[in-house]
Amino acid sequence: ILLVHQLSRPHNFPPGPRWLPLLGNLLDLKRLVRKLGSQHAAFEALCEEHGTAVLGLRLGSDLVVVASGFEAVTEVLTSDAFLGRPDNFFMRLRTMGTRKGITTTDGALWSEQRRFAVRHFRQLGYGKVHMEELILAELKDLLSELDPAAEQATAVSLGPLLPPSVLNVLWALTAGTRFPHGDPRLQRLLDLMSQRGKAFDMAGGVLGTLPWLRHLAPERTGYNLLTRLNASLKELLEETIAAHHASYTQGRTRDLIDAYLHEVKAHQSEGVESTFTDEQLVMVCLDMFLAGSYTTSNTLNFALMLMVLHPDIQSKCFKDIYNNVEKGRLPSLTDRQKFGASSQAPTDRPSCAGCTAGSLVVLYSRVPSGRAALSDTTLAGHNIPQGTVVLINTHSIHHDRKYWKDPHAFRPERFLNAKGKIQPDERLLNFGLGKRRCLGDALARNCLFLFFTGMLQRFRLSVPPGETPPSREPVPGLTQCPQPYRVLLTPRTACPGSPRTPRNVSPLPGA
Ligand code: HEM
Repeated sequence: ILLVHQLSRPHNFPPGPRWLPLLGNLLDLKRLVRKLGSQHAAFEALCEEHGTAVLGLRLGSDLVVVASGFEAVTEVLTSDAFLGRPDNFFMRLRTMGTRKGITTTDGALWSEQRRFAVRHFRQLGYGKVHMEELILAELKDLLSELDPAAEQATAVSLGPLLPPSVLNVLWALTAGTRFPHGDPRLQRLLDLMSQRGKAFDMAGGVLGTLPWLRHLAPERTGYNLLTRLNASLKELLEETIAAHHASYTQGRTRDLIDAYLHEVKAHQSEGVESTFTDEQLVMVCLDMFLAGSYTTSNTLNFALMLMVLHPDIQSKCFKDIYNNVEKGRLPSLTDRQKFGASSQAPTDRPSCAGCTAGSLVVLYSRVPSGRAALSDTTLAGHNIPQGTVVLINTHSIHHDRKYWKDPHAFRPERFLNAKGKIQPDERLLNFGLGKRRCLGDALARNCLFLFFTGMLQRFRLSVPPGETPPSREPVPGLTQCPQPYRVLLTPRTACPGSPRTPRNVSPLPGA
């Protein structure tokens, strides 16, 4: 009976290859990924072979549907029936076996916790002055760390230097403090998170589909890695939450943890049962770490790498900054309105905002996102049974030749309108769409803009003499990153022919 059940395809399920009992399509898919170089390429090849935008697979014991193309993806993202998250071993392990937090939950728990996080970020000055100050403080620190290398014309690797800055912004918003650069605990966390980003794929790797394999190969399946990461994060978060409990003052909100403790205590004093608990708080903080840090720093890394590869665009961006930011200060969020508008032809103004949007789309459009069907439903006319995992293939939209014509070309001006302002395009789905869209998008965009413009204002980025230019091919994984590359930073004040930029700028008013 089990065999028949494992082999049978639900009625009117999306088309796809035949599957084996127990393993489903795992082996074929793995073979195809190895042949084509990435999971999204394998999905796209299977979609073509079966003439469908909605591919039906079985991975281990899970029914899995891959939605590709704008119509199918938007149908998933905007349907309440697909507001669920997959509930497999990998997802449970991500939240230390609890299925708590925001990212991996659904139903009433998810909606109450998400509402809290959105409301809190808004109150805390999300997108306003406080957030900007935190980002600028980190930027200032990063620039001073890079200054000596620039003065001595020593090539540096930006990859390891960006994540601590982004993580510190998140940590300051969440826990009210920052880690000093080089802090060994921060470094250990970043190393583990970076390994995690590379070790898994959209479906959670083998741990998502054949979790029992962890008993045979705990190291190779990534199980030990996740356990180590969980232990480090849990220790740090529980310690921080305990310190907040000890210094708690009613009515004072220093950060997200304080705001959360207000909710916990308010519900406790009313004697009502609630989803606001200390355990849940650990998982909400964990979500901020895992969903926000490497996604943002890798994107920034891609954007800067593209500047190394496109010196002409870099110098247009620099002119944009030079013409719009007064001497003696770092770029600010209000400058965003001015950028790009000052030059003549649209191709002459690939403004800084356009460049970050461009790098997001051209290279970084593979943020894994998985949903689950909360009830029996349909997708593109096919039946989708309750519990089916739905993987969103945004790559297929962002690399659609029919729409973008030359999706692999880095043309930031394509994201700008005739006035040089960012042109919203409904086909840019980097941050998702609908009720579950990314709740950190404003923070991510602000970080990208300020770090990007701040770096270009201070340094010219180029390929170190005698070294090969960076590769545009990303390292595959859960959160894709550029392959390691080195860059020569030349202080703008020392660039022949460049307009001069003042040094020793003070980013914070009064600092
Ligand atoms: C460039 C950076 C980022 C990208 C590309 C990105 C992208 C995404 C995507 C595609 C989703 C899935 C949406 C869906 O399922 O439909 C998501 C969810 C999420 N993101 Fe981001 N994100 C970024 C930065 C951040 C930051 C900085 C934070 C932290 C504040 C954050 C917090 C979250 C959370 C908590 C969710 C889960 C939302 C939910 O399930 O309701 N993200 N993000």
